[in-house]
This record gives sequence, C-alpha cells and structure tokens, in this order.
Amino acid sequence: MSDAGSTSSLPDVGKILISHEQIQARITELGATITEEHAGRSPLLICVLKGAFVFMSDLSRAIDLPVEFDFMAVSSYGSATKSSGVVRIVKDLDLDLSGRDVILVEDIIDSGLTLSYLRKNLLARNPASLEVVSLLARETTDLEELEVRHVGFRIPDEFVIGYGLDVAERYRNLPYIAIYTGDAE
Ligand SMILES: O=P(O)(O)OC[C@H]1O[C@H](OP(=O)(O)OP(=O)(O)O)[C@H](O)[C@@H]1O
Ligand code: HPA
Ligand SMILES: [Mg+2]
Repeated sequence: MSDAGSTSSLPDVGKILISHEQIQARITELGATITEEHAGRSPLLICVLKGAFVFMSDLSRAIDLPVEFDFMAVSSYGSATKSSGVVRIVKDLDLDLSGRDVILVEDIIDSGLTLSYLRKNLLARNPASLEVVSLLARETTDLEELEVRHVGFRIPDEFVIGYGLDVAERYRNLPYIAIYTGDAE
C-alpha cells in the first residue's frame, strides 16, 4: 500500500513517489550526518510549521545530540498549489537565537521564496550559525544558491502531498509522499 510506484485508494492521491520506508531510511542517514557534524554541540532545531512537523519529529529522533526545539509557522500557499508570492509569519519563535547553532528544518523547497525570506529573517537575529535541512527539493532548485546543506530527496515538478505536506490542509497524515491529482489550482 505504501510502496513507491503504487497508488492509494484515497481521492486525489496519485502515484506514490517516495515510500514510508524510503523516507525513514534517508532520515536515518541525515540524522547520522547531522550528529557527526555537530558533535559536542547542542543545536537548536527550528521547525517550519505546519508542513515540517512530521519530518522534524522523525529527524530529531535520528539525531543523537542534546538538541533543543522551537517552532515558527509561515504560510504562502494557502489552499492553492501555487505560491501566493507573499510569505506570512503566522507564529514567531519563542527562543532567542543569538549565539545559537540553528538548524532550520523544512519539508520542501519549491520556488525557494519561503526559505529566502526565512534565511534573512533568522540571520538578523544573530545566530552563531544557520544551516538548512529539507526533506524535499525540486530538481530544478539551485541548492547552492539557496545554501541548503542537506536534502532528503530531489523531486520532479509535480505538486506533492503527504508526510506533512498538504493541499488545503489535507493529506498531511499520509505516511508517504504522493503526487496530488485533484483539481485545486
Ligand atoms: O519554496 P516555496 O515555494 O516557498 O514553498 C515551500 C514552502 O511552502 C509550504 O508551506 P505552506 O505555505 O504551504 O504552509 P504549510 O507548511 O502550513 O502548509 C512548504 O511547507 C514550505 O514551507
Ligand atoms: O508540492 C508541494 N506540496 C505541498 N506543499 C507545497 N508547498 C510548496 N510546494 C508544495
Ligand atoms: Mg501547505
């Protein structure tokens, strides 16, 4: 049912691009790399809500360090499958970033608008370091330009849902990443 390449019986859920098992295996690798790179430190993980909450939960448990957590909610897609072009902060952080090693945790880098906005916003708070880990990024995204350190999977130009990613708030609970086949625009 969750095998890559197969389909779901749920409406608007198309081909499964990345299975639950593939996601978990990649998260184990990402967690080990982050653990190694931050050995001896206590990075602050910032989850970009809502989409990144599932990835953050699994990734944090694959990191063997005394990490701390904070959460920021930003929104630009609303119920559409195209960015509105305006990134709105819905909830700000609770913690002070000055002097902290910050790891920003995203679910997807699509147009890159959200990340560009967040990078500027967070750097203005004087962290000691800021790095970005995203579960997904479009094949067309220039990761060097956006300074993204770790990416789980590169994906083709299709709107995807599941594992935190939504369309109009639905399907975040799918345990895999699938192509959205509904008619939201
Ligand atoms: O690179 P971009 O084109 O900016 O797209 C990526 C962002 O868009 C989505 O957030 P969304 O606005 O849907 O909010 P949500 O996480 O609450 O669903 C996603 O979770 C990323 O944060
Ligand atoms: O492909 C996507 N799916 C869900 N949310 C998104 N936000 C940006 N791109 C996407
Ligand atoms: Mg969304």
